[in-house]
Order: sequence, then structure tokens, then C-alpha cells
Amino acid sequence: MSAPELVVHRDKELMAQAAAARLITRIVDAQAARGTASVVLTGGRNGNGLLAALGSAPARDAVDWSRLDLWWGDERFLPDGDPERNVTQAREALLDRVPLDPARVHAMPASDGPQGADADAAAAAYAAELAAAARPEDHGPVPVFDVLMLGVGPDTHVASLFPELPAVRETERTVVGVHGAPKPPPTRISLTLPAIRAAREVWLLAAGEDKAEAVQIALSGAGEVQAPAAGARGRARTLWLLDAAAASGLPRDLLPPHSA
Ligand SMILES: O=C1O[C@H](COP(=O)(O)O)[C@@H](O)[C@H](O)[C@H]1O
Repeated sequence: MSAPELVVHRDKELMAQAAAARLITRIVDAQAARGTASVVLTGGRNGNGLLAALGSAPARDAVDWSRLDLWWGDERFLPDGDPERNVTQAREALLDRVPLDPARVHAMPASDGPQGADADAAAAAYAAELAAAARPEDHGPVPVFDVLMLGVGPDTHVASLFPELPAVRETERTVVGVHGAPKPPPTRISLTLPAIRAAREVWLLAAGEDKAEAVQIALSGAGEVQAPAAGARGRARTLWLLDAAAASGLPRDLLPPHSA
């Protein structure tokens, strides 16, 4: 697993634009090398800000949208089309405006989907979908995602892995139902840390002063059960993309040498 690297931008708008440009490059490179690219999306303010910035980026036309697989790191377990669902917000921010192949858009199940209101069954169905997409060369139950993005909550949660809840301790399953989440809605579906760590690159996005403490805790040696963001690592790269406010609690020795 890779050690965290940090990039600090002036403000959240610039962070979203720079991350969008970075994502375009990764997708284009993966498509050139392997024909397709796979990206795991995150919900939340920073994830949606990045998607909106991607939609306005002139280079977005460099992406072959029809050869892009989209997955989600977590979902709020609500009915299809609910405005609080991460997929609904991602569609609004970008996905409805680009020519994706619908068969490659792997939304997590909704609470009125085939598994009904059973979040554990819905999580198992998503795990099966991931397993079916994994190729022999992935050597595991999920594809080696090119980029997996995660928002970081003020309590250090990533995806729907909240501090001390059972989901963050999961070591076998790749997707779990989450019950009693402290942030609404209480029922969610989430990739687990082992699934997250299958990604080639993991990007953690945090902007704003309300994230400063979480960033500081996660990067200062906390355990992953107490600070789930600390356990999110990519095989080749773990990149923290921050704005100055979110980085403001970090000690100087953790900051990149040339940051303000
Ligand atoms: O509920 C969620 O929150 C986190 C963080 O969101 P933010 O708005 O504080 O950035 C998000 O990453 C996750 O996908 C989402 O379900």
C-alpha cells in the first residue's frame, strides 16, 4: 500500500478544477493503455464539486465516455431518484450531460430496488456485480479501479465507513450494509476498506475549515477504526487533495515543501 501524498490548493474551487483536470488525465491514460477506465465516485460536497468542474473543463472531450466504468464508494439507502442519493446528485452534477454507456454506470441498489428495503441483501448484490466485473488479472473479488475517490467527513468517515461502526472493521466482504450511521440517512451501503485498497489510486478530497481536524487526525497516525480515512490507501498512490482551509491544522512537517 502507498504512503499518503498531499496536494494543497488555494481554495475549494481551484481544488475541484485541479482534481477534475487530474481525473481527465488519468482516464485518458487508462483508456489509451487498456481500452477502458474505471472510476469510483464519491458523494458529498467535494465529490459533486469535482464532477461539476469536470463538466465545465474544456478537456472533458478528451475522455471517451462510452468506455468508462463508473462505480460508487457508498450510497445512501433511499428510493431510486431520491435527491439525497449520491447517484442522483452525480447525475445532476455531470452524468446526465455526458454520453456514458448506461451498462457501465454501476449505481448501488436503491431501497425500492430488487432487494427491497434489505440493505444487507443490496450490499451483497453489489458485491456480486463487482466480482463479475473483476478480470483474472485483478486477482481479487473487485476490479483494480484506476481511481477511487473519497470525500472525508468532519468525523473522518470515508464512503459510509464511520468511526467505530462494524463496517470499518470488515475484513472479508467487499460491500456491506451500514446501519445506524451518525449522519443521515442511518441506512447506507458502503465499500469496505479491503475493496477500497484494491484501487490503483485512492484520492481523498477535503475542503473547508470544518474538515481541518479530520484531516489532521487521519494524517497523524490515527488507527483506521477510530479514523476510517487513515485506512484508505491505494496500491500505487494515495493522494490527499486539499484546500488551504482543510490543511490548516496540519503540522508543517506533514505539508508538501512548497505549500503556503
Ligand atoms: O454522506 C456522505 O458524506 C461523505 C462526505 O461528504 P461531505 O459533504 O462532508 O464532503 C461522502 O464522501 C459520502 O460519499 C456521502 O455518502
